[in-house]
Amino acid sequence: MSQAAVRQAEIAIEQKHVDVVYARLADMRVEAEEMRDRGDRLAHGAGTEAVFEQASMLYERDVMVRHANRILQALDSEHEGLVFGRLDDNTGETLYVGRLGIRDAEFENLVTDWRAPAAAAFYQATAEQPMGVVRRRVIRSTGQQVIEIDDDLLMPDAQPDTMQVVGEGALMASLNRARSDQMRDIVATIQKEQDEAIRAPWRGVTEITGGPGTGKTAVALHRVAYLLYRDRKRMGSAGVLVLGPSTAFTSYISRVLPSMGEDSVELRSLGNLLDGIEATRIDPAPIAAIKGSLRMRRVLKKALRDTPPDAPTEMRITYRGEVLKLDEQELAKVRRQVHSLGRLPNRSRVDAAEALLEALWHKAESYDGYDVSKKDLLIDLGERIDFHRFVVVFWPILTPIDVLRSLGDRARLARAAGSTLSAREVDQLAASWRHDDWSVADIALLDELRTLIGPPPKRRHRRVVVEEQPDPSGRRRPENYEDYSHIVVDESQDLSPMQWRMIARRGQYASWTLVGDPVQSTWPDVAEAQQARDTALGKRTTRRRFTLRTNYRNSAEIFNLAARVVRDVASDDELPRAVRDTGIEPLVEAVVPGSLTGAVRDAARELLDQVDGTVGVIASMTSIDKVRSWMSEVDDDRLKIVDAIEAKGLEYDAVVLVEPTEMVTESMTGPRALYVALTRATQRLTVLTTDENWPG
Ligand SMILES: Nc1ncnc2c1ncn2[C@@H]1O[C@H](COP(=O)(O)OP(=O)(O)OP(=O)(O)O)[C@@H](O)[C@H]1O
Repeated sequence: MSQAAVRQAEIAIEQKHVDVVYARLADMRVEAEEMRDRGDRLAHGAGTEAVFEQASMLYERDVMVRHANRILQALDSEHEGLVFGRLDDNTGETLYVGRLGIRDAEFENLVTDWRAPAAAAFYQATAEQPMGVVRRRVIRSTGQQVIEIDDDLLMPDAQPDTMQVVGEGALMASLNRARSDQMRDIVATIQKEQDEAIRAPWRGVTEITGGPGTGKTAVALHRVAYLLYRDRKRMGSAGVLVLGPSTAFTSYISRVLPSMGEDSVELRSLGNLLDGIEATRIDPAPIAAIKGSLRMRRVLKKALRDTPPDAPTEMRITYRGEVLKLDEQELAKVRRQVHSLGRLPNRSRVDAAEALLEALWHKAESYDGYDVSKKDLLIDLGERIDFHRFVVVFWPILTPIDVLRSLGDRARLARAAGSTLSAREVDQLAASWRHDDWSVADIALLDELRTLIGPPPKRRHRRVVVEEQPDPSGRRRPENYEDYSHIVVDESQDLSPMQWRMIARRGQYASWTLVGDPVQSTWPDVAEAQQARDTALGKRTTRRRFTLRTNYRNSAEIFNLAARVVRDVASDDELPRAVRDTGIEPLVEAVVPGSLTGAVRDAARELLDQVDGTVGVIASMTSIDKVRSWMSEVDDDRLKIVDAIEAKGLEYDAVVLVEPTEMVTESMTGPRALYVALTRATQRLTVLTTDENWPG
């Protein structure tokens, strides 16, 4: 038989099994729908039963409906192939691996869930340590149709005569496929070093480091799916939070978990961690550096002690024929006294009222011949509506947004900054807070203020309604929920100390997966961030670290160029190895400034012709608006225009990188932002520069 005929025959064998699986799935769908309907009927019936019966029926129904929904949802989730793997071992046993575990009506195993211990060999067996696996087969399908198979023969000596081995390189085939604007899952081709990080125990802190394109993000997401499968009770009830650097990034990765049947995970970017605010603006690096540093905590604390912007400067109240007056200094003294009690401002209004009454009594006491008793004065004034009206404006209930906005007033900010910030830093910050919208770095400051101010007091005499947000899993959660069981932080090398504090608040009892690459770091004060990170992780003693060393994204030709620019700041050990040669060298073109516009457009058009997937145009933050306007006449959905910071974590089939030198000069960490930008392309890269000596 020819190789092609063998391949077809093997595909037909797998198709047969896949058909059995889908037929079983159809039955399961009917069963699940019936289960859900039964659950609904049960709930209906419960309406007429005694109360205690009702409760147990409702509970039973909930469990039933939840279980049925989970099966239906897993069956409905978009995927490239439910069955994607097969193992043949040296005892003659066969095991199919897939996105779900499925048994037939007799409870015989049809497919093993990829996360189950029995499926681990699919990822971990190697020729050196075959774990009893003779042949590992990757099955690729579109819909329910098997279209390709790729085999690895791990124990040639144990190969039976009847066992065929076909195809080569499931991984390479997957890496060469065109990219869309959504990341795909990699369940079928997870590599051994990646699998070890995915299957690490949930407890403590798991760190996943590695260079660009080594699959850190993919691994972290598969780890979440794994942890939810292995320990759904612990992980699912309190919830898993996955944090990425930008909304572009969270949107890029948003399909991965649902494609594996998981949509109960909360995906947030650093700019939308606070409910109700969506920040996407990135501050220029020097301003982001100030906002992210721990010094800001001091500034914010002091700002809260200042007189609120619209607070009255004088108090006058008439009592038993005398006008009692407190001037600006006296009111300031009262304010200081209240703050010195150390309670949260939003919890201090009663203290403020008491301190004001005390100050009024001292005033009364100082008047000659004014004969009132302290007790009477405190009771009488304390009950007066005009006194209460004054307290409300003297000690307003603060919101983080109002406080930070008020620091757009330079004089106020300078008072709060004292000697903590330089005059230039005060200028820069005040100007930045006069913007209409918030920047990503502001979110950590707003969150810090939220805890420094405290929650607004609950209203008495009214039923308290806690504002709740629907959770993707259908659970209801209080606003700004803070109690996750597991937190994944992607691109963690870039977190500022203030951002570490913000995240730590949400993971006081959580276990963590931290993903990052120190070489891609664009945060200037490494020591301060490290310290903030250590504080955030606290005393968790279980720590494990996985380093991924193979770059699956870039062609070797593209990565070699990228590696050149960080040679001075990174050791060989910190750089990954790119495994895919394409024979296509990146194009570096020096152009005169006047022709840059046309050159960028031409390069983008040419690359759109050359690749099937996405093309990214990446420019410095300084030039991005200009470049966006240049590209407005190129109309193609596959074209994406991003700055060097937004490009973090994303990838495109081809990239036009505009003015590399600008990316180095505007960054506070030298060539690292440029390194990030240069490592976004999977197939083709064109660098356009007006600096003819680049890369030097
Ligand atoms: N085992 C694998 N099989 C198929 N594709 C893979 C595998 N591992 C990684 N990839 C692909 O490689 C690309 C890079 O992966 P990913 O974005 O997770 O890398 P990263 O380490 O997070 O990169 P960066 O640090 O640059 O953000 C993605 O397209 C991913 O799907």
